[in-house]
Amino acid sequence: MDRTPHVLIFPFPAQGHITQMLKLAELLCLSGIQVTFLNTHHNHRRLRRHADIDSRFPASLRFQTIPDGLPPHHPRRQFGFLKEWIYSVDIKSQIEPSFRHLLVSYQSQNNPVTCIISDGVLTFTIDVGMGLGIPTISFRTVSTCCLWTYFWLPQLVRSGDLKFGGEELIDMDERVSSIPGSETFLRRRDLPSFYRSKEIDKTGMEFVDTETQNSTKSHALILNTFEDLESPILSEIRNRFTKIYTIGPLHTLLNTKRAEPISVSSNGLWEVDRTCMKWLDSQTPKSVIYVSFGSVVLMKHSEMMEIWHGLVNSEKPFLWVVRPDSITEELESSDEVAEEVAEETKKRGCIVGWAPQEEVLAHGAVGGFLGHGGWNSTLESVVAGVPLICWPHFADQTVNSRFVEEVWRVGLDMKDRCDRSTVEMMVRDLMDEKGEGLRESTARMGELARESVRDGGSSFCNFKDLMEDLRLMCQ
Ligand SMILES: O=c1ccn([C@@H]2O[C@H](COP(=O)(O)OP(=O)(O)O[C@H]3O[C@H](CO)[C@@H](O)[C@H](O)[C@H]3O)[C@@H](O)[C@H]2O)c(=O)[nH]1
Ligand SMILES: C[C@H]1CC[C@@H]2C(C(=O)O)=CO[C@@H](O)[C@@H]21
Repeated sequence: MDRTPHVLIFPFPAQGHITQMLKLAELLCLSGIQVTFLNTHHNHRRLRRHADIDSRFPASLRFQTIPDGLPPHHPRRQFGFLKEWIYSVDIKSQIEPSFRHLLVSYQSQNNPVTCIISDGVLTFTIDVGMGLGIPTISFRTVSTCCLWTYFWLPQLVRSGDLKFGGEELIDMDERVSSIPGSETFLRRRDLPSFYRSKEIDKTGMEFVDTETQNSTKSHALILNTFEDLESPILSEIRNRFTKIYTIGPLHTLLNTKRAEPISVSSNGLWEVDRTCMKWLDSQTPKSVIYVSFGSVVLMKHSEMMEIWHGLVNSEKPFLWVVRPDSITEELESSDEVAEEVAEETKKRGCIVGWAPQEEVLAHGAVGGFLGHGGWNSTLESVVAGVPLICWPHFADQTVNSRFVEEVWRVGLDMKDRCDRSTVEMMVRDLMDEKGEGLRESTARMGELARESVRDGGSSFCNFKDLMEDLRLMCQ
């Protein structure tokens, strides 16, 4: 007798990963599949508090939690947490046993997990699943263009072609010409953060290299992208995996299946301040620059002030997300920073701690997005037809920002610069006449994104194939 599909979804416990994989969980439930979403105790508590997960999902979506391996008193600031999980938590000894125990318990309850969909950087799950007869699909939450660099960079380090050291040894504008598909434009400064630092980040490189190589053992790979955006790189990477499902933009695919076009509940770990929506209503169309650097970027107080002066001098109205834990200096309170700028901001700006970003980008008053090149934000901006300025910091952001400007033509790359005159200049370039070409190409790419998730589109069809795959696993 055929079993019913029961899929366990397990994200790397950071906002940018949870965002995508919880959308996939909702999509699978809306398609009639039972899903268990596995989060850490800490992040589950935050989702319950800020993203009303107890009430807004179908009954077939259930939540489970496991410890995150950190001491109870750990502040678990997103960046700190993320770095800890890469540089100090021993996932194999601290996380794997709880994970295996959960799978075994489902088998003993006669509700076995029939497929694991785990984060593409949590590949220990592949062997655990294999040991229990459960196939694993890897979900890599970054762009394909970044993932592809991880297949080439370790060899460049081993051969000595990628040098490390001080300014005298590294030309950050030197082209990295041996990665197929990006030979003509990728520079040292555009590489993922683990590979562009002047000192060798051995732990970080080993982490992404090991996870990337291990993920090729999975039953399939899911990518939150669409064929029209990344087809040149997708055609290169396809022979590394058994099967690749490109089903993005996930938030757009989900909106086609949901009763509500854009959910008023994000999958956020912070409290959403909706007062900014009323402020946007009072602004003229396409006049506002939205500013947000995701969930892990930390900035110095001095950097924040350079951005603030640049925004004020641009004379454009701005909506700025200053996440409560995002300023590195231990000031009396992050409110102290906000007070410093509050007076001037009142005239033409609105500052919140966390915004309903999908709704903000869909608002008619928003004409540009100054961000960090995080993959969710990049896709959300493209779909909304809002051109970007990227000030990247970490992991894939540096690759994404280069593709945003050089390949996709949907924005400007502000990499390695944060002075007030550059910020003012780029905001004016994006929002004024000069930005017309970017607005047109971003609108075109947004339309291609929406076509991909409509009936008959590439992501729509790939999602159907993924559903069929999950059902065949039960026969
Ligand atoms: O005020 C805010 C700010 C952000 N968001 C949402 O939070 C998510 C942020 O995701 P993303 O833009 O990808 O940035 P990060 O949180 O930094 O994501 C991490 O994970 C991503 C996926 O792996 C990577 O691309 C990034 O580099 C990595 O930092 C997006 O869905 C936003 O819509 C809000 O809802 N409100
Ligand atoms: C765990 C962080 C280090 C690399 C991860 C990643 C990737 O998939 O390469 C992207 O964004 C980061 O949040 C992840």
